Amino acid sequence: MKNMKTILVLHTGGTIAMSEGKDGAIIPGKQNPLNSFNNPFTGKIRLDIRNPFNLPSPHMRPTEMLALRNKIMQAESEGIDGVVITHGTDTLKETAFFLDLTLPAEIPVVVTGAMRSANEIGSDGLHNFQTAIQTAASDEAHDKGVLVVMNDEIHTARYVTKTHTTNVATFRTPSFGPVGSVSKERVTFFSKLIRQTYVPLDHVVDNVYLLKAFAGMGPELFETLALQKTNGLVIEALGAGNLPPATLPGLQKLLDQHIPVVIVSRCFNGTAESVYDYEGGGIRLEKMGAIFCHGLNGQKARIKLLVGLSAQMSAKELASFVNDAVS
Ligand SMILES: NC(=O)C[C@H](N)C(=O)O
Repeated sequence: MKNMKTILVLHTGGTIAMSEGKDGAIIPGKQNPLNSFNNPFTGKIRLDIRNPFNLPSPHMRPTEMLALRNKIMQAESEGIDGVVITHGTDTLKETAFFLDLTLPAEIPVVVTGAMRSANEIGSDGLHNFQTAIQTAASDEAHDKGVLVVMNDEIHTARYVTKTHTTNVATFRTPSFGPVGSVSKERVTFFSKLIRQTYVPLDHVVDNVYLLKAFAGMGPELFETLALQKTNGLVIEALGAGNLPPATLPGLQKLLDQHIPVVIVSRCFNGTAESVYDYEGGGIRLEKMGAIFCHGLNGQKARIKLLVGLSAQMSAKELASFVNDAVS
């Protein structure tokens, strides 16, 4: 380990930056409680703390994600050793995955948050912040893509998801589990990670939508989107990636306009695959021109589609980017 490391800290808001008021409601304050964090690593880790936003994470948009990405690019060119982003947990995984896809960074980039605000009993914010700093300053975290550190576990931005509305152990990686852990003494990785390719971007497109399929779904929502300025659509399809037959005329209208339609599964575990050859089955959807996205959930697939579209990929490039499980 280098003698003294400098970690850029970007506070963006969320429960980790909020407190409980007298009536029990959780509210953002004028002062970020994280600003009173007493750096326990003084002498080893210098913190360069900035507050680019103070937003509850449902207010976070791809434009803010792009602004974070640009700040990190700038800081990396200035020789920063690692980055910690504090963020609301509701959309944390989307920001983390956006950064994972769009940063060439070899330096560690770690995203964290909290489930309990600063003055609630059992508040997890300072602890998660501290372990995120530890991870971002560790040599082992280099070149692993963007990581999410919560509740002493390290997860990849690509596969982590929020699984519980309130529990502090909410961030999980379905099917695979965490890739590492953080304790007082050390940061341990127990998986080797594949370095993903990154996509350079200078703007982000909007009107990329996400729909969840359900039993008895008809064409209406697809037809509505076909009448809008839709740039792309992700569908959380049924099971391995199948749709009710009544949706197909609506789907066809989107595909006729060359609007990319991506299929993932609404299942919590597993991956979408085109294995069924009946009306609405995955094989038929793929034949119609829908793109299967393997291993990502709906929100992540939407971020991937949005990144590919923003990078102005051709239809062919976009299909292989979205379809390729490791790009
Ligand atoms: N735990 C949290 O941070 C949830 C909060 N609503 C947010 O995402 O901003």
